[in-house]
Amino acid sequence: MSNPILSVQGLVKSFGGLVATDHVDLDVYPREIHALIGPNGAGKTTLIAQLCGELTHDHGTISIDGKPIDEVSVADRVKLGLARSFQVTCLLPDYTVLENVAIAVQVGSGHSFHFIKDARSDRSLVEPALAALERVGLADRAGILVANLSHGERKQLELAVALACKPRLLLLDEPMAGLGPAESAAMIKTLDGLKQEVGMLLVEHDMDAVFALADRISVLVYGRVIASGTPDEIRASDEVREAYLGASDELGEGELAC
Ligand SMILES: Nc1ncnc2c1ncn2[C@@H]1O[C@H](COP(=O)(O)OP(=O)(O)OP(=O)(O)O)[C@@H](O)[C@H]1O
Repeated sequence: MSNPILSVQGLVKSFGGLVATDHVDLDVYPREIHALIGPNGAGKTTLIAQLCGELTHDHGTISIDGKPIDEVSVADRVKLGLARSFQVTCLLPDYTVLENVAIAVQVGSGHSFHFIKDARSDRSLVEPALAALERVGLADRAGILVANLSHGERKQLELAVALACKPRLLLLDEPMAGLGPAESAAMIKTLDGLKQEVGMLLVEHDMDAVFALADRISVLVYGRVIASGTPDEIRASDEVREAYLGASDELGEGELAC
């Protein structure tokens, strides 16, 4: 097996007396979707924010390709290949779908955000932007203003914006949130197709999506990883059932809803 892209060891973050992430160990390998699940308030978003560098941690180490990045800025983490699904840039509603991704390509390649005009006409920006839109199935909406997109299309665009920075690891915070069944199915297909080129840490409440996509699942409860394993191992785990589900029935995917 290759080395992990992302490795987290002993990560601790407290807010006053509340330990939001409690000695978390986690890794993500190339061509892997590692899902992180847990009830509301378990610490999933806090963990993602620490991985991005938006929040500093109190203890522990985050490494990319085996090199610690604890002191590395948010922008430099992006340059190392880390991208968050909605964090790279907020969507600009008065710009087209293509312009939004072209601007993300521009920012990701280290150019100033002040020259937005260039992003619309520069082929070196437009071509990778169109390629990112193709990968999320949104190329036929390239000329539409973001304000006119459906919620599902915006989620696809957020993914294209993240892909525009050519990440090696995507941090996905609830990509299925608010999607209808058809949109969820499209997003699952898109993420599954991307797996060969980018590793993913997937935080998601939609258990159908988690079990359809994940190679490994870690379960976070009160900031602690209480179990980590294949979907079958997690489904069969008594500890997960008791601590996370609070139910004694056989574990089905629908029953894992948070
Ligand atoms: N900035 C903050 N200051 C104080 N407490 C915080 C802060 N951010 C998060 N918390 C607390 O940390 C805990 C973990 O929150 P977090 O949002 O990471 O959970 P989560 O697993 O992402 O939940 P959800 O599934 O509802 O999004 C919660 O108890 C939350 O109230």
